[in-house]
Amino acid sequence: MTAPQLRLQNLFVQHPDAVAAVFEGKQPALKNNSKFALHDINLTIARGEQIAIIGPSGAGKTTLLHTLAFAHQASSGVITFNEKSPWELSSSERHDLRRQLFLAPQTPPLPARQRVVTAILAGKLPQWSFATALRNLIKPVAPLEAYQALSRFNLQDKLYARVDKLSGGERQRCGLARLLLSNAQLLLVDEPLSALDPQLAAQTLETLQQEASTRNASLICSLHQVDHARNKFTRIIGLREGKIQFDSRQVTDQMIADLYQNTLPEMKTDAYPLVSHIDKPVCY
Ligand SMILES: Nc1ncnc2c1ncn2[C@@H]1O[C@H](COP(=O)(O)OP(=O)(O)OP(=O)(O)O)[C@@H](O)[C@H]1O
Repeated sequence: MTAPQLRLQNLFVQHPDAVAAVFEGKQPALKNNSKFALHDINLTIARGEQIAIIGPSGAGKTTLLHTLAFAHQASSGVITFNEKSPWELSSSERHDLRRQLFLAPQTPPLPARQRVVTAILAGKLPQWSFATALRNLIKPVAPLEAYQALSRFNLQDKLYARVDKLSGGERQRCGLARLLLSNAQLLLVDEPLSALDPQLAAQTLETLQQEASTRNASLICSLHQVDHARNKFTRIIGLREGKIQFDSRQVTDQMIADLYQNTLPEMKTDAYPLVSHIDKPVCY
């Protein structure tokens, strides 16, 4: 039997600045009256799995993705990636291990004044020598690859545009084009559809899932679009107040309703279809 790609055991995570703020009386504790943003998280993920993480705002989705990318160190518990425990490694060994994963934040860190081609080729940095990385800043070293990655998100005409001239949705897709240029085997994607219209959102998700399947990478994706999660992912993790409420391949309307229950009372309006699912669950 092959070992899981990722394993989390009894993981508790807190944000250091939140702890300091609570201590100084500047900020109330988190919703569940706890200092932990993640509580007793246990997960086993095999290579190649595609998983959606859903849950109300503030549930801990981003924190979980950052923890999986070893960007946050847990207060207690164990995380292993490819049978290595990142926090037991030296920082340079951890850095090397991190090259095997790609974290696409909700707002991609693209330098405003760079050309798109240069910015997205940064996805290849872990594969390049320092000299190649430097050369790329002067003249893009693989413009054709950048073009091909952009064209998978219908952005090929933006190859030489400046990043600060892109719309929010274009910038978001550029961040994902960067992911295509990486050779990571674990793809962690934070709300990739938040700035996209419904048609683009569907195409974008399809591209991400195809890419993950082609390279047999795991794809772990946080989503606010519950219908996309249920229609496109076989495994769904529901997070609420920092805890895993369910980790299931058979998510029912009732489970969704319970996950979001009483989280957004001020948004009970037809303008928010998500909430109408919650008040009156519907089948997809
Ligand atoms: N840098 C930080 N410092 C202090 N607290 C933080 C920090 N980042 C997040 N938190 C808190 O941790 C909890 C989880 O936040 P997180 O961003 O992981 O939630 P989320 O589910 O991704 O939310 P959203 O859907 O709104 O993006 C929240 O209570 C949030 O206020």
